[in-house]
Amino acid sequence: MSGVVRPEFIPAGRGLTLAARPEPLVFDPASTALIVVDMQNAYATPGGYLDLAGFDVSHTGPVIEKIKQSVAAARAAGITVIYFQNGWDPDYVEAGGPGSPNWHKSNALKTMRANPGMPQKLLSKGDWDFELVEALKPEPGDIVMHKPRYSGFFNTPLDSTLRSRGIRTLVFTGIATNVCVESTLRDGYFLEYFGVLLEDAAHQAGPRAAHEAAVYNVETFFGWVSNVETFCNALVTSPRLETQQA
Ligand SMILES: C/C(=C/NC(N)=O)C(=O)O
Repeated sequence: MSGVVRPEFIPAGRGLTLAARPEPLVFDPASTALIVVDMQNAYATPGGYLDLAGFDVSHTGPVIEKIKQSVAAARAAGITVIYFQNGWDPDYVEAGGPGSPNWHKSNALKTMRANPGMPQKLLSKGDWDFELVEALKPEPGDIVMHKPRYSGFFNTPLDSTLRSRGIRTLVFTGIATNVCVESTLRDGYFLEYFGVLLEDAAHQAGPRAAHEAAVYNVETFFGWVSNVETFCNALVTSPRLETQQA
């Protein structure tokens, strides 16, 4: 195993070690956020957008449970929890018109155009499809952010919110591993955030190979990969660096 990565911004004597691939990563709960990407009915519930667009959502249950565990552990450790909700205003102005690639590529918009008989409400603010799944409701102190495109950094207050809190490490969960999760983690990398993907708390849109490819990309190029049990254990049992150094 390669050596432990210890980001320079973590003050001496602080930090927990997270077992991860390609190497362990030191993180400090005070400068870490847990990002829950788009755990909406649209992406995780039968009858929601992905399901209606022909993507398989039949295995999202265990992922919801894993996210629930990671959120509980993060909250208990004082880690900031940020929930994203993807979508647009009911008139779809934020989605962009034919001059936007989003209008042409969004499978939600394409599904509605192809099925004029279906309620034209996919990913629409205020509708059931847009709502977070029942099992993952934010609690006081959690942050909820709307985003209009795949990346959580685009046209949102994410960067300023993180900077104002001194947060530099982002732990990612949610759907879809290969779309919004990977997009946000990648943009975070370019903005100097350390990104960690909890691989069992994320689910793909498309074939399983899409999830695996995203995990490969994160592990090899953009960040670190761990899992929920390891993350939760690190928060309660990881020896503090000061103890290790003593
Ligand atoms: C396919 C898709 C993914 N979104 C996401 N949350 O990763 C979409 O929004 O159309």
